Amino acid sequence: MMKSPTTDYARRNPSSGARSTPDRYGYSQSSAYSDSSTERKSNSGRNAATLAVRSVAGAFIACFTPPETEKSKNQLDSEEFKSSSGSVISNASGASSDRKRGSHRGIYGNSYNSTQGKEAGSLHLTMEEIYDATRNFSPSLKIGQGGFGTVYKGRLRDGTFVAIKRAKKNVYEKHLGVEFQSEIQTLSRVEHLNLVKFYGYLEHENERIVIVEYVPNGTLREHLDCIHGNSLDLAARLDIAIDVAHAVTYLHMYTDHPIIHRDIKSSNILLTENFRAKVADFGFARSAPDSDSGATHVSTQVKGTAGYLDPEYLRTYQLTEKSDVYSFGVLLVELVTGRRPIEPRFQLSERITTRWAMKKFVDGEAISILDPKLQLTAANNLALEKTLELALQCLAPRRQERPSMKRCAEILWTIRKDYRELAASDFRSFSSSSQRSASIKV
Ligand SMILES: Nc1ncnc2c1ncn2[C@@H]1O[C@H](COP(=O)(O)OP(=O)(O)OP(=O)(O)O)[C@@H](O)[C@H]1O
Repeated sequence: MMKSPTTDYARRNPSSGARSTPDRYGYSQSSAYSDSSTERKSNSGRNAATLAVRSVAGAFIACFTPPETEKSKNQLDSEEFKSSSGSVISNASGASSDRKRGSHRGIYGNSYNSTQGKEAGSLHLTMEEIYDATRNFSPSLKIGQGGFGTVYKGRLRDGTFVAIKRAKKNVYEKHLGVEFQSEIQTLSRVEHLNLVKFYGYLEHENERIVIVEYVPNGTLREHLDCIHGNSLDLAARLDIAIDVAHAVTYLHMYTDHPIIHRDIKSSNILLTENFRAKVADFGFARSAPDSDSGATHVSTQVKGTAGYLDPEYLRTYQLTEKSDVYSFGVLLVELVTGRRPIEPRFQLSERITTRWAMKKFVDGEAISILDPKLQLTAANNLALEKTLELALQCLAPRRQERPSMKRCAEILWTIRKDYRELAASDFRSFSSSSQRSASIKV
């Protein structure tokens, strides 16, 4: 979605998303989420458990980050990063529209959205249809407000739900027009399961409208803040991190010209009913440097969001894909700590979350920064430490030292695999100990 460039990197508090509960629009939506794994423990219990869990986790941390092998490299050239619809939209070599395989809709699909068959940019609506879909831009259908304009939930005549973004009408702000064109051009070139799908746009007199896939379950930031109820467990957080890594890898590697998102942040990650992630907001996206011509970066005015901005980009104005990797590192820290990148309410040493978290990690105290909404289990703590290790690499001050986004995805796959194995054994030992105590009681 788009935003005003005037906001640049001194941006407003990302928590301010004025998102409404889907059901209040009178449209039927289900958002069944129940998570029993978010039971919170007291701080004292936590400290006592810290040592024990660290020693369990420590045994696994030795296998931390797997080396980048040829095999793993090739694995990532697999279907995961290609178009969600089974079509290879385009790849680095420009091949396109190769419809080969079934979709992954199982985990992402929803019954109410028939736009899923629609091609990116294929929806051509009239202004009258837009008025119909939004009941004349009814305030009751407003789902958010961004720098660029207002977002409405709309229902098309065929029953499809969409998100309709209406640009602010400040004709003097020429840069809004530039943002609009930038987003349109970017959106129409991409299609991936983990990117919010673009359906179409409309320019009519002084109206500029973008129609995109409606993603029903709020933003990641809202979920980390528990605005919608229960907190996300660590398994869900790892899935989300992997979804984002897939989406950004696709932007960096599988589009005609690599695209740098430039605004990866938790409030730009929308969640489906099944808690899978879709990356939104292409208002700042830029084409990456053309590596065939030997260019290594694009020089550009700094844009993005405070707390997520690559310090090297800030210093040099030189933008590369690694700026997205840096922001992704911030996002990883946010996922495991639950904190926002900047936390003015905390004491000075804790205000910049990445600085605080990385120091704790390097000092061997990672466990103390786990989001208090997450349980202290061996699996959670293993994933915490491994994720922080990856974050540390992503946050390297020099971009050459940061991994590629593709590499981030590979590492996260391994983290998720190890996490699942350990979680299963946690569960087995928990059930056998509860059986033992049950038989003692008898
Ligand atoms: N496709 C969508 N599906 C569902 N809700 C959406 C969609 N796009 C946006 N929203 C909602 O509207 C809000 C505003 O989105 P928008 O992208 O315009 O602004 P923002 O990203 O919050 O702000 P900015 O981009 O200016 O930083 C989002 O936080 C989200 O709650």
